[in-house]
Order: sequence, then C-alpha cells, then structure tokens
Amino acid sequence: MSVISVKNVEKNFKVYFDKGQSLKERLLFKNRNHYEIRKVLKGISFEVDKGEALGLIGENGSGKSTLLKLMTKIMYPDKGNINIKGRVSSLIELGAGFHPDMSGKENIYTNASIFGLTKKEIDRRLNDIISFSELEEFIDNPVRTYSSGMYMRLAFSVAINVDADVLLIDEILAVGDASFQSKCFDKLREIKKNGTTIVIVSHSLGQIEQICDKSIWIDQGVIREVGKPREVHPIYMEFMGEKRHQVIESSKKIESKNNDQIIEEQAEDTNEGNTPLEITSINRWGNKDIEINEVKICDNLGNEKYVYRTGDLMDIIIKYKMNNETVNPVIGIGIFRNDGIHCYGTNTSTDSIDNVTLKEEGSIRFSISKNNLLEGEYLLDVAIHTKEGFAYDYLKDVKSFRVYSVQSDIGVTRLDHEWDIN
Ligand SMILES: Nc1ncnc2c1ncn2[C@@H]1O[C@H](COP(=O)(O)OP(=O)(O)OP(=O)(O)O)[C@@H](O)[C@H]1O
Repeated sequence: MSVISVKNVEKNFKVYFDKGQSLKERLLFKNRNHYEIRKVLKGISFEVDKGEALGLIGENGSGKSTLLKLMTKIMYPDKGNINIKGRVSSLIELGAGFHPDMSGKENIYTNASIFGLTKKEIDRRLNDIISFSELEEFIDNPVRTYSSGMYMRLAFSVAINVDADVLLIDEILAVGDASFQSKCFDKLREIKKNGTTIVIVSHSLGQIEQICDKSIWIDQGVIREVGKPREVHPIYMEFMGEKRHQVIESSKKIESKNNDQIIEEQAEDTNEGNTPLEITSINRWGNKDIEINEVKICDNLGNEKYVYRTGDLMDIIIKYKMNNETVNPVIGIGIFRNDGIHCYGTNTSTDSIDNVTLKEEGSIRFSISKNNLLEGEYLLDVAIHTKEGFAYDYLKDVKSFRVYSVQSDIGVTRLDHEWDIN
C-alpha cells in the first residue's frame, strides 16, 4: 500500500541577479532582467509503500532537498501532486523549529506540538525524548548554547517520538558523533520495522544502504535510476567517478598548457627558441632509452575507463618507443591507494619472464583478469628499467582509477575465501 505518492512534480525557483555593487554597475544594468526561472524539479514521480525506506541520492544542487521540502509542505510544487497518508515528522534543517532562547525542554514541547502531539502526549514521552537525546544535563539550558551535534540529538529524539507514519530526514544525521549516529540507525531500523515509512536524503551511500530498501538517483531535477541501493549506487558512483575524472583530466590539460607556455617563455628568454625543452616532472625519471608514450587502463571491452568494480577485468596498456638499443628490459607496474598504501607491485623479472625483447615501437598489455582491490581511489606507476633497477622511463602516479564494491568487506583487497561451518 503506497503511503507516499509523488506524481509529475515540477518546481521552479526565481533566481535574482545582482545588479552590481557600484553606482555605475547599477546604472548600467538597470534594465537588466531581474531574475530568471530555474527549473529545479522537472517531473518527478514515485511511490513509497508503508514501512519502506527510500534513499534520495544525487550530486549537489540536483533537487533532493527541494523534493523533501515539498513533501513536508514547507513549500508547494508548481505542477504535479504529492500525497502523503498519515502524520509526517521531519528532520530537514538543523535547528529549524527550535527557538534559540527557549530551553531544550521547552523546545521539545513546541516542536512536538508542531508534529501534532497534545501536551498530555508530550508529558508522557518527555523522559523518553530526553533520555534518547542524552542531554539530561543541558535540557534546561537555552538551545542557543547547544552545539550542532546537540541540536541534532534533540531534533532527532523529538522526530522519532511523535508516532509519525512518515519520517523525512535530510542529511542531518551526518552531524552526530559516530556512537550517536549508530544509535540513530538502530532506532530508524526499529521504527521502520514498526511500520514507519522513511525517506532519507544523504551523500553517504553507506548510510542509505544500511537502512533503505530503495534508492532514487536524482540528476538535474529528473530521476536517472530507481532500484535497490546496491544496484543504483554503483551506477551513480560510476557516473560521478567519470565526471570527476573528466574534471581532473581537463585541469591537467590546462596545467600542462600553462607549463608549455612557461617553457616556451623560458626558451625565448634564454634564446634557445629552436631547442625543444624537455618537460621534467618530479613524477617521471629515466634516461629514455625506452620511452613510454601512453598509458591506458581499459575494461573488458577495451574502453579506457576510470571506475571499476571489485572483481572486474582491468587491462593496463603501455605504449613505448625504443630510442636506443637495450637488452633485457624489465617492465613493472605498481598500484598505490591514495593514502599511500602500496597495494601491489610486480615486474616481468619477478614473474620470471626473462629475455624481454621490445620492438622499435609497440605496446605491452598487463591484464588483471580479476581486480580484487576493495573500494577506494588508486594510483598507478608504470616503469621500464634494467634488471638492476636503473630506469629507462619511470612514470609515477601516471593514472588514477577508482574501485567500488557492492559488498561491504573491508581492507585493501578481497582474499578469495570459503567458510566451512559445522
Ligand atoms: N529558495 C530557493 N530559491 C532559489 N533557488 C533555490 C532555492 N532553493 C534551492 N534552490 C536551487 O535549487 C537547486 C536544487 O537545490 P537543492 O537544495 O534541492 O539541491 P540538493 O540536491 O539538495 O543539493 P545538496 O546535495 O547540495 O544539498 C539548486 O540549484 C539551488 O540553488
């Protein structure tokens, strides 16, 4: 039975332009349109059943909080309908609904009455609310003296004690300390079991996976994916990862363009205009008898990718050029997690591949049939060197990649294992 029904909801905001600070700007822009209409939600529809928990995910500004505010009726949609059956309780903005000069206890009364409880009902629950918040010592102090964590404890304790049929939570749980957070999650599981329907907005996919049956990914005001959290989150992570990768790559391009410009300027300064200067980087060394031209990390279809799942195939492709004849070069790779942990390293010599002969130009494929790394951000080193370790070309942190896991085991790598329980 659906308790929440959201149908074709659209929401627009007027965004006002600043006409400028100075008198000149104000005069110049006096005829400028004062605002534009920003479409924030562009036809959102979904249903949530009784006792179900839904997670709303999406990047900053995608419209999640707006949707939650429409559900609490703090604001109204421009088009579409939202129907919620029963009493709604919410934790939307930290401290919203609290009066700063009133004590914690007085605020419990005003806040709980907003959610529809009578004075008698609040009297009966007061001790439970205070004891859950663990704020006994401070409950008679004005809430303006509370820390953000204390605000959250009080707000959460009220919100879960008003016998709501629907509980709406916006990112608020992030404020509490770890032990209170885990207490909140236990409580959420309990009230969900008792039939409360929950909607949570969070950037912590782990938090959503702990409690939600369903996730909705909102992207620029539209629903991109709906489904089980562990099915939707990898797709979302992949999208976000690729997006982040593109940002990193384009900022690298700008940086290298700037470097080229500096080098050109230096060359002009030293009258060495026709001598191509070498870009030396602290991340690269070697005599370049063999030179690495390109490094790619590709998926099973040969597409260069940034995000992988634990267990996926990963191919590292190294393109090289021989500048001077060399004998028996050794090719190596190293994988580091972004906190510096050296996760894996090997080379052709360690793998007993002797007598490597390279052509004038060619490519080398290092194929990882099953990447067992666990969730995290990783950096790749690639090198070609002599057996004694003298580098022809060593590229440190040449590529980064991200791994996500749909299981929740922890550590650096998944060890192949079996359980045998009698
Ligand atoms: N009252 C408002 N007036 C004008 N624009 C608004 C208003 N409230 C939100 N917006 C805009 O609507 C868009 C969606 O905001 P919203 O807070 O819903 O996003 P969100 O997905 O919750 O983001 P975040 O993850 O950063 O909290 C943003 O571009 C925001 O600037």
